[in-house]
Amino acid sequence: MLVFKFGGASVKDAPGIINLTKVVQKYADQQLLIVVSAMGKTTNALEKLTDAYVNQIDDVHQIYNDIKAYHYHILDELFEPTHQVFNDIENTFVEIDWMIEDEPHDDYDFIYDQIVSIGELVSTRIVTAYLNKEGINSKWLDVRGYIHTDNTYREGVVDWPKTREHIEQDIPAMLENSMVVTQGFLGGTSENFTTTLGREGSDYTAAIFAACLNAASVTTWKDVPGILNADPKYFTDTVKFDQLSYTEAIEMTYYGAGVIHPKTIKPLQNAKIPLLVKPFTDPDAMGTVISEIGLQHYAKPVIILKQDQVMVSISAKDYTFITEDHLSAVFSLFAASHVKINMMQVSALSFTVCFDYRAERFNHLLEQLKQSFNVKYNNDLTIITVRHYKQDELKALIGDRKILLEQLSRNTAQMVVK
Ligand SMILES: Nc1ncnc2c1ncn2[C@@H]1O[C@H](COP(=O)(O)OP(=O)(O)O)[C@@H](O)[C@H]1O
Ligand SMILES: N[C@@H](CC(=O)OP(=O)(O)O)C(=O)O
Repeated sequence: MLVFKFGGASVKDAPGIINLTKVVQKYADQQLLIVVSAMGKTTNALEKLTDAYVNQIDDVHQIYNDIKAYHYHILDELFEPTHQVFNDIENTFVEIDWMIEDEPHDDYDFIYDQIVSIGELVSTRIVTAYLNKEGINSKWLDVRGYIHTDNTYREGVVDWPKTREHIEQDIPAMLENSMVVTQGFLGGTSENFTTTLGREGSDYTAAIFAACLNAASVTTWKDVPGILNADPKYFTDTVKFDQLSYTEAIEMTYYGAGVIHPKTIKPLQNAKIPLLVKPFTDPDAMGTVISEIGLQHYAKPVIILKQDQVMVSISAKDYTFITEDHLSAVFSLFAASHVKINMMQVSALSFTVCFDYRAERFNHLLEQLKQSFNVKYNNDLTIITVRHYKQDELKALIGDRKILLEQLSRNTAQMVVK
């Protein structure tokens, strides 16, 4: 069997869903499980809605109505007004209707997951209905009964044994009779609440299903020809890799290459399942194959940008040397604030750390650090990571930007720049 993943860009409008159907039609003779993300930028819009609701600042109803209108516009283009899908979508949105009528009492991350998950619940309903309308027998699957997580809202940790058991138990029989369409990015807790797996987590969902079902391959259909040596949004003159090793792909995604979610590769590597990254606009193109076979030689360096970084410099209040006791206290505070460190450096009098800026977590961490240390910070920074680099190429890449922190190993150069 095969697992396909269609991201937001591929289902951003009615032509996108028609295109998805054409791609799927080419595989009509295969057993296929299809993972779909929220349409276009819906997750961003739902995040805005969550903020507006929790902080009671913006016009909650206006944001919500725009989200609904966007989906109904797509439905109008694809279905007759009497089609059952209109009811299904209305019923799915009702969950938000009820929630935003009440005062926000619960924890932010919990509310976030209950609201933001609607994007995938709606998109998969629409895709399933359209596939069936076009004669492709498809079943809508509620992923929350199959991908089981703990209750770390916004970053659900997958309970692999329970997930595997439920997927193995039900899905193979379903695939005998029809294609199965399910939501990326979502999970469910043992109390039946919805969790999310971390932004852009639908690739990870595809990998989980593939690993549990021992799929022949996973294909993620993207708006790029495959994996390129750099993000084409920021670099011209990129080259596509025909093949990449799991290890190289893990490194790239770890450093922040947004094309694949970082948790995706490992389960596939463990199960020796290839990951194909292909363009949804040209389904017969070769794309990139990620497997055990990698490249021996990189004609161009791999460049990865991680934006919106904050760099914090921490020193002892009595200006003494930084010791292991200080470091241990600092790391505990980072762990307690759920802040993942991207780069760090110790010098005699300070410890410098660079990480993704996320307002609530950053403010919490800063408050805690300031109780025991002197703290200075700099935000709006970028980490440039260059793998398989040549020294002269680095200079050209940095241009006249100021380097605040630099680390070079044999294969990888990393620079924090302003
Ligand atoms: N090395 C890279 N190769 C290809 N695309 C990249 C790379 N790094 C970042 N990207 C970006 O990843 C985007 C595709 O990933 P993503 O937006 O997550 O797709 P989707 O949400 O449709 O699954 C591209 O539009 C591109 O801008
Ligand atoms: N919709 C979620 C999950 C996801 O993976 O989306 P995409 O496949 O469009 O990156 C997000 O935007 O974070």
